[in-house]
Amino acid sequence: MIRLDGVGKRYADGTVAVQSLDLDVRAGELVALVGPSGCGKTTTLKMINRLIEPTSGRILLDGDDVTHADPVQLRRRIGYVIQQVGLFPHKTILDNTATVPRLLGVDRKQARSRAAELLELVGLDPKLYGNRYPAQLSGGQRQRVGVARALAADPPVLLMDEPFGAVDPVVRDRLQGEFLRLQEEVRKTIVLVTHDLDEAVRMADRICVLSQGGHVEQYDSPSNVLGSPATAFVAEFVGADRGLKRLSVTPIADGDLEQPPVVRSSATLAEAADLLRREGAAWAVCLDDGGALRGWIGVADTVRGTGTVADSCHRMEAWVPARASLKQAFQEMLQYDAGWVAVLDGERYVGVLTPRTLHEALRRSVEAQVAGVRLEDAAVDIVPSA
Ligand SMILES: Nc1ncnc2c1ncn2[C@@H]1O[C@H](COP(=O)(O)OP(=O)(O)OP(=O)(O)O)[C@@H](O)[C@H]1O
Repeated sequence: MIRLDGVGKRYADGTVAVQSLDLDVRAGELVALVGPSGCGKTTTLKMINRLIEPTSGRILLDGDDVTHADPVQLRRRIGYVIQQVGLFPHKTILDNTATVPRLLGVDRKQARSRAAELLELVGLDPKLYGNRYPAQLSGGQRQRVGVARALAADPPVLLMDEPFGAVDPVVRDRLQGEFLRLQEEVRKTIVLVTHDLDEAVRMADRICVLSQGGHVEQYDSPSNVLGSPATAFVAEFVGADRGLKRLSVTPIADGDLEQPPVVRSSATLAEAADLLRREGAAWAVCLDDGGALRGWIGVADTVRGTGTVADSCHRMEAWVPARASLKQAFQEMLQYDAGWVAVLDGERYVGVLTPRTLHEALRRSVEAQVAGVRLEDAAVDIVPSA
């Protein structure tokens, strides 16, 4: 979709920001450019939409050589999201979002109705926020308007320069999550520049690690960049805590799940007590007849009365979808101070993760990388629980 072919930039003062960069970004892929300050990330990004003119090489967009195309035309095919969102302060949020379609000749009514749709898509109720001015929004909300505005012309390509850099870590985390969900829907081809390796690991399909002069040190999946750094430079750049970072790229595997006893919410408390005694367990998972999670019930709850499990079970706050990463599971566990996290496939309950199984899963993931085997085939010694 995007191809940089020996692209270079020498600034007027002689600084060679990017020597000669080859880079392929596939359609629908999210690629993160990371590297130390001054390595040429922003220059590279801006050469793609020709905000900076390359001094050598070729840029291809969907097979077209756009190195010398009209930059204004080119930018209509490429959305651009920057850290300082750059909204017009005197225009409402709706009009800000409708700006590009208006420039493209869409009539005002249609452009505004499209803008409202987009605001909805990025999680801002247009009725509530559409008529406000940028100064009346929080930093995170402005950032979402920036994303909506970049999507307004429905460009196949999005360039994002530190898009979530200006907001605090909690908001950033939420925006990243929302953006990923949005990307599943819109499937744009995205190049993201970030200082934040965690952000790159979480968001990107592939990470391109650059060193001075836009030299590619490694261009690979987040998991490989963390697990098998291609060069000493990458190893140093990703740092010693890469074991921890791996958490966010390691999916939950079926083999990681524990299967505590399960009771139906329609069962009586006596039946639940019986089951817990038979299994020698302290608690059981409660499911409704369709297999959806209702909560959990402990031994103490079962001796308290004569009702059904449904009346006495506790809500289970900590849960993650089956496609979540180990990091999300850990976060959930910490947030709710829970000893276990339920794993759900859609509505269906599939098992639980405990601190012990999470630890094993992480070790298995590290071993698999070291031994170069598939995750399921990695052998680890497992310390029995106390
Ligand atoms: N207009 C310019 N004129 C001269 N040199 C420039 C210009 N813009 C950038 N540079 C230089 O080009 C190199 C690459 O800059 P660039 O902004 O692409 O780096 P970066 O990796 O995005 O850095 P950062 O992470 O700090 O934002 C730097 O050495 C920078 O000083």
